[in-house]
Amino acid sequence: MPKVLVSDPIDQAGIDILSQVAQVDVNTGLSAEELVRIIPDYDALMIRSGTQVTKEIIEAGNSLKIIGRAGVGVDNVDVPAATRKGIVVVNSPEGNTIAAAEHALAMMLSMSRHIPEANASVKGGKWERNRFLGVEVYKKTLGIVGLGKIGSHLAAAAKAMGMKLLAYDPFISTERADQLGCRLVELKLLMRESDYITLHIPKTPETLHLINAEVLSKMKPTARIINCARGGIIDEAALAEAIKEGQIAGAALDVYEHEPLQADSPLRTVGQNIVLTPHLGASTAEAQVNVAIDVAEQIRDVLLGLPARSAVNIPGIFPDSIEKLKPYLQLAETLGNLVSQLAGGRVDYLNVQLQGELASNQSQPVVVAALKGLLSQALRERVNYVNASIEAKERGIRVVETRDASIRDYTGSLHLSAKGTLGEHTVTGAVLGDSEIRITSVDDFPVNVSPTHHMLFTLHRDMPGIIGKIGSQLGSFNVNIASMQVGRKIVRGDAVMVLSLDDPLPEGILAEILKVPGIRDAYTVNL
Ligand SMILES: NC(=O)C1=CN([C@@H]2O[C@H](COP(=O)(O)OP(=O)(O)OC[C@H]3O[C@@H](n4cnc5c(N)ncnc54)[C@H](O)[C@@H]3O)[C@@H](O)[C@H]2O)C=CC1
Ligand SMILES: O=C(O)CCC(=O)C(=O)O
Repeated sequence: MPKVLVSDPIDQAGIDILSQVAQVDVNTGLSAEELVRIIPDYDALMIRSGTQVTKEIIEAGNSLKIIGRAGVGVDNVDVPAATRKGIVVVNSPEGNTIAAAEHALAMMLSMSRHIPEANASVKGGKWERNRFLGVEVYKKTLGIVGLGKIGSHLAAAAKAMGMKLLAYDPFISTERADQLGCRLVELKLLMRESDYITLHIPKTPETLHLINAEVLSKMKPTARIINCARGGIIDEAALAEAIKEGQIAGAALDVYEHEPLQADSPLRTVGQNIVLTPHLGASTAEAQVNVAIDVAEQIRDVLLGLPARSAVNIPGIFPDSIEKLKPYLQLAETLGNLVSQLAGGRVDYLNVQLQGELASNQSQPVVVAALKGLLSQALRERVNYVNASIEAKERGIRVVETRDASIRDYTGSLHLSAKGTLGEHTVTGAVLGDSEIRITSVDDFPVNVSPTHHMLFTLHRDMPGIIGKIGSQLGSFNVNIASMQVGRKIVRGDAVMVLSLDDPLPEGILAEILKVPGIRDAYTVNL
């Protein structure tokens, strides 16, 4: 039974799903050293934001197949290291959207009405009605940085409260922003005109300290900023200074550059114009059930050999297209493997032409499957959908992808050509019916062959007697032929022969076949 390590608190609903297929060990609060020590025993790791999954942990995880992040941000996982090692990283892109948006809203309102200080004051025995004069959000301008899932939900809620909306998101269309009632503007203008600014972007090299002293200096002195996205997007020292100096009216933060927030962080001593929560954006009962189920189901599926629906490091397969794509993935792997054996080692390039219905954009995983097949001779089980592209790049294999929806010999077909030490070779294949895979051409000679484990391909002159001679050669080595087909373009010109064999070809037989008059080339292929 596979083993799953759960190293952060996860809702029981997720544990129950995992327990159906695996031994689940819940072990929270482990140090990095302890994780490195125990991770070799595990097939899957399930985390929230508490565990930092470093390169060292990933490299020690020799049995790891999947890392599941029960939440959105995967910045606590070294995703490139996982990809290199062929480990799928999955998250729950939507499970905590509402929770995070509502937390940002709660931060905005509690900051505006001094709720945290008023609460502390009353509990401290006081009754200070004049001390806590608040402001309304109605008719104020909210600047949303990042109009993705959380930003969009917040936009709808803020609009309903009568706020005017600005948004900055260089990857969102004006139409989408219009639909949400937001005016799409540049960051500078948003900072200048907003009464409230709320951040809903990922932490990336581009967004690190996006909100720095200079950007903060553009804000109105009455404006307030909220960060429920990721620590480090705001320069914390600059923010503390801006509030202390009265440059801005306040801030509310849920996330920090270092978590837990350091004891000596300047944010702790800013005073009453700052509201701090300990990364609670996703901490609702509902969100925790959602993300636990979402990620546990994906871990379960991957451990059962099925694809994950929200993998962040493999080309997305939309759930509704998985079934349709499956036979094409198998076709692509088979053809990739075949063309690599025909082309020989050290492949320079792989041209992948997606034809007919395969020309749609949703078929990107088919290209990865072809690469996986191409590399499987060299890397065996070490290559998978996660690392195939990286492995190809590191080997200097150029991948050229073309799409031609007008080629409709079959509903969808795939044409691969590769150049290796044995020259350039091409193969084409298609899926017949729902799932029957066929090789439909080899080096542009038409054939119609089901791939089998052991195959022999020859290039020969189309002349009487040659097929018989090959048959006798194989017979003399006690190799049984299951099926045979010849593809040719013109009578008595060049031809390709494809033989499916019941047994692998013994050593030495290829040299004998190459001696047969009229045989130009011969290749053994094991699929
Ligand atoms: N505090 C918490 O507990 C939680 C925090 N989060 C964090 O909230 C953030 C947003 O999450 P979602 O809305 O689900 O993500 P999303 O991927 O749906 O949206 C992110 C948006 O940011 C935009 N964006 C990317 N780079 C940008 C840039 N340089 N400038 C402006 N916009 C940029 C993207 O175009 C996208 O529209 C993430 O960082 C996530 O980790 C999410 C859930 C809970
Ligand atoms: O797991 C958590 O509580 C944090 C959630 C979060 O930050 C995220 O989903 O990006």
